[in-house]
Amino acid sequence: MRYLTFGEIMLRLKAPGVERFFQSPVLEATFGGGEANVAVSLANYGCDVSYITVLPDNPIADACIAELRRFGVCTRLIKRGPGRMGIYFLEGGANQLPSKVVYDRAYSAIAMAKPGDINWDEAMDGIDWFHITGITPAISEGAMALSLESVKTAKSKGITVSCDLNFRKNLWKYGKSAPEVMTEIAKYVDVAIANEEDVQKSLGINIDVDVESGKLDTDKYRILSDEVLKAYPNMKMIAITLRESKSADINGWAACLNDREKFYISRRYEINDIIDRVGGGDAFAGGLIYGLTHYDDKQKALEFAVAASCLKHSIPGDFNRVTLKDVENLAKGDASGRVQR
Ligand SMILES: O=C(O)C(=O)C[C@H](O)[C@H](O)CO
Repeated sequence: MRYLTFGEIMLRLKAPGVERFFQSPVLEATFGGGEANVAVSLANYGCDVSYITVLPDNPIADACIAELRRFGVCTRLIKRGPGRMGIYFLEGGANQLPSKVVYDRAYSAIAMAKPGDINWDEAMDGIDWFHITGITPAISEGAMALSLESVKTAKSKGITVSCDLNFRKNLWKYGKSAPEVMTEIAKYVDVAIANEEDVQKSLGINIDVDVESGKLDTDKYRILSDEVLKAYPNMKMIAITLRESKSADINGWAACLNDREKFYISRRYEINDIIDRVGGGDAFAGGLIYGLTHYDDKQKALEFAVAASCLKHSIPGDFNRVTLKDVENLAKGDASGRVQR
């Protein structure tokens, strides 16, 4: 089984710990991006995964590619092109203080790319599973057109397409709205991944989901996922992550999966001391893709995804630095967090 993910990877500059920007004159430099994060998760589980993007030809981008390779992600398809490397600045937040992301990614190499710049036939040769997100089509007209081209090509080749809808309200500045584009992309998606806000803001499907209520209302998520599947007859399934919180402090973390035949709901984790929430959704997507391609049992796949994502909340950085065993142990029920000797 061979996987390919496509999107933008950025330099991530984070204020240390829970400090505000420039509280101390330091920013921690790592790399991250939704689709690269998924590729790293899959590589950590031992999968054969490639990541494709466009990066400038400079030493910072070289370091980024080397970092992906360190995890075992195949970077052979990454193109170098005009433009810069995108940056995102991050304040961690804590308790009621939300984490804050500032994007500085205009004119990045991938934002400057246009349809035809990536040879999808070559990139998708031998690929079984293709993953994108709603972030790439939000960054520029060209990246949107490339995203559409990618899912159409994948579909025509019989490759399974997953898409994390990932609505980012501070992107979508080039003249198209999220629903205008994402409702088109969704027609080519086999496995959709979302939270309730993504479904509402990217697909324009609104039902009365009370996210502020402080408890998981599974019937509402069943209805919401049914509505999406009704609107997209080609979609095989949708997974929705359920974050139960009134503040930046998560109380409960779970997910559901609707495959048209059955509605699955995962166990619920309490995560009260969040080390880094960025990449939690990508860890879920990576776990779900792994689970769906390695287990016959969709409940098991969902439990694996939620366990992977739960662990990510305790790991600094975008990447989910876990092993297959770490996730399997938690998914099997070892949530004690005790010292392992
Ligand atoms: O928000 C984005 O565009 C990013 O890719 C930054 C983070 O890596 C991403 O939000 C994690 O899902």
